[in-house]
Amino acid sequence: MKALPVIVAMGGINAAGRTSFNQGFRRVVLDALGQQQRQETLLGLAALMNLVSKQEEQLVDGDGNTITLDNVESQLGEQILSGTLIRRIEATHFDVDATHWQQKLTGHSEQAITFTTRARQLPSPVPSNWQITELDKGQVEVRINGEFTFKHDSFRDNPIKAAGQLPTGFDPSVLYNSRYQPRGLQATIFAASDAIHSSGLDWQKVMSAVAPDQIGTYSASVAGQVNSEGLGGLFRSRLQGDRVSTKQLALGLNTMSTDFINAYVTGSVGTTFTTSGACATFLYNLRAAVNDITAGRTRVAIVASSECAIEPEIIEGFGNMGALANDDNLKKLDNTDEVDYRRTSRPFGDNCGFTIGEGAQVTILMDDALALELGAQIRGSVPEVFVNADGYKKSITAPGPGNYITMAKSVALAQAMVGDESLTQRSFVLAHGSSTPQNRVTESAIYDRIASAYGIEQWPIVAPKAYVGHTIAPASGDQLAFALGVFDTNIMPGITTIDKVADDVHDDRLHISLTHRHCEAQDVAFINSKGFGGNNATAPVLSPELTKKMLAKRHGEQEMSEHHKRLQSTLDQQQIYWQQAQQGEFNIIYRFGEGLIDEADIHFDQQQMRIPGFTNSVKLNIENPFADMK
Ligand SMILES: CC(=O)SCCNC(=O)CCNC(=O)[C@H](O)C(C)(C)COP(=O)(O)OP(=O)(O)OC[C@H]1O[C@@H](n2cnc3c(N)ncnc32)[C@H](O)[C@@H]1OP(=O)(O)O
Repeated sequence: MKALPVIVAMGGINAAGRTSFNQGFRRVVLDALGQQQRQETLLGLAALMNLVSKQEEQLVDGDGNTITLDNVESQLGEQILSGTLIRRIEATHFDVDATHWQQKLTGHSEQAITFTTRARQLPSPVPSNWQITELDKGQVEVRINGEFTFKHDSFRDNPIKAAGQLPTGFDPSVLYNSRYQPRGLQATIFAASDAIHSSGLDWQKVMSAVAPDQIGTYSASVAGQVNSEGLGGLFRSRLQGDRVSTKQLALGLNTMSTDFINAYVTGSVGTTFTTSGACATFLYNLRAAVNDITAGRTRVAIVASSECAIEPEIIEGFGNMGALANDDNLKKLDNTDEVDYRRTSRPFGDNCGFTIGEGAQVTILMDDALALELGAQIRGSVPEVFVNADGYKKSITAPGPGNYITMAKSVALAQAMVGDESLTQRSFVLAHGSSTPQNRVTESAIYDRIASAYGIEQWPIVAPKAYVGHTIAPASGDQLAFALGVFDTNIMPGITTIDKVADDVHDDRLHISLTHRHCEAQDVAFINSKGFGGNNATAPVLSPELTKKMLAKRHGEQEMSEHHKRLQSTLDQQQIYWQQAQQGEFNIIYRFGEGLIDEADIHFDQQQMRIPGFTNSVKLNIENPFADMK
């Protein structure tokens, strides 16, 4: 019997806010929410954005006014809305009007140029046309004749000025002792804590329920940590006259989000896994987890991805290849001199490139039996993740045919599992929807042709990148968070950043709505992702209700009702965290140097290995899987 990978929690952070309790999703569909949910969403965001603080059991704003559900919208609504989703890049990242670089200046002087400096600042070797005269106190006089080259600080008007930044005022670095850590890792720590707390499960109990090697962490970044604390600083340091620190290399690696979760959040000694597949990276890691769970190797999987790469170099790289929406092209599209920085990402509309975002997403999965045993909340299930390449390519960045295979196989599997009616009436697509002209044509063609082949008439297409931008590694995590939001609220987000669907989009059988709308309960979501190089991935995600029906078939009504009883305390714990998070108390889990394993205390024989701090042992009585060949 194959174990079913069940989603029991999801946490994270992106431009829309916190992932837990669908906060980010609700921010996006705010207009479609009822009054109470809208107010709760705004209050939670105000706390996240440090617009309110707790004073004597009350929330107050910067001026000391008490902020409650009733007045949060009138007092802070505008600030919250303008500080979330895609917007003009804020100075905390870099100055888009004066982006720093080094201008190279080559000159020739007929007369000698003379200046004094400290001897230890002289380049080595000293250029042959520099004459050096030693002065006292470590000073020297330099005399240059003829050719010289200088690199000087210079500033340029950046053609790309928008990004899906974490909410204004939210700073993961101040939530725990995050010194010298790149922003992507700080966001990972926040996201993992958010996922664990919002699960409502006692993490120690989860760890004690399985063998130490049955827990797996699967996570990655694509570019690695490119901020100055990571690879960005590592590569820039010497060129800018600075030195490389002891931390930049290690903290810069693209495996580090996985490593930080193991080392500082869960303390896991189980499977540790990192794979990257360009913009499909989250799904690649999810696939590894799903494969391990269905094979029985892993019982608890933490699947994550993070990327905080709103850096001038990354933007210039994507920008110069023509992949990002820039000011000139947006002005041309809108026939205006003013760029609307809230509407730079326009999936399936008339667009001119994507908008970069930042974020971290973490989901926790368990096998079906364990999810029931622990009274976990069943938030959906992922039976399979399909990954296919494009075959021979010309342009390495262009989309390709592999995505036909991943989408078609996902739809075929869903049809086999849930039947035609669910598939044709109650399934929807979380599109990659990058907002490039090539993407809108090619991705819509895939959906339209598959809809036609499977008799789907009006397939809802949702495109999260319209709101949070393209977060690269965690992008398909953003899509999964949206899927869970749709399952929980029965609200289908529209694409409100476009005026109309572009003429070249193939949408005969698609429903690309320009507004958010209420919908009937959905059964299946398809998370689709494609990346440079031919990295295509699609995951069918089954709804919580459908998953519970399947679990009841396998485990029986009795076990389901036992689970229901156990679930109550899980929901109570979730509520406690929700209340805390609503007030900006995130209880970040960061166990630096805590619970270290003394290797001398590891005991084992031929049957099992006992690791200090773990209830269960690692089994060593491994059977020969190739016995037939012995
Ligand atoms: C970011 C994502 O989400 S990707 C997944 C979704 N897909 C999309 O949204 C589509 C994204 N891709 C695109 O829109 C386009 O491929 C663009 C705009 C990025 C680039 O378009 P083009 O310029 O037509 O593509 P192309 O890749 O051929 O050219 C870019 C450069 O790379 C070079 N290049 C491409 N492949 C190779 C290769 N194998 N070896 C060497 N150079 C290569 C090209 O020669 C060209 O160089 P040049 O500018 O010096 O002539």
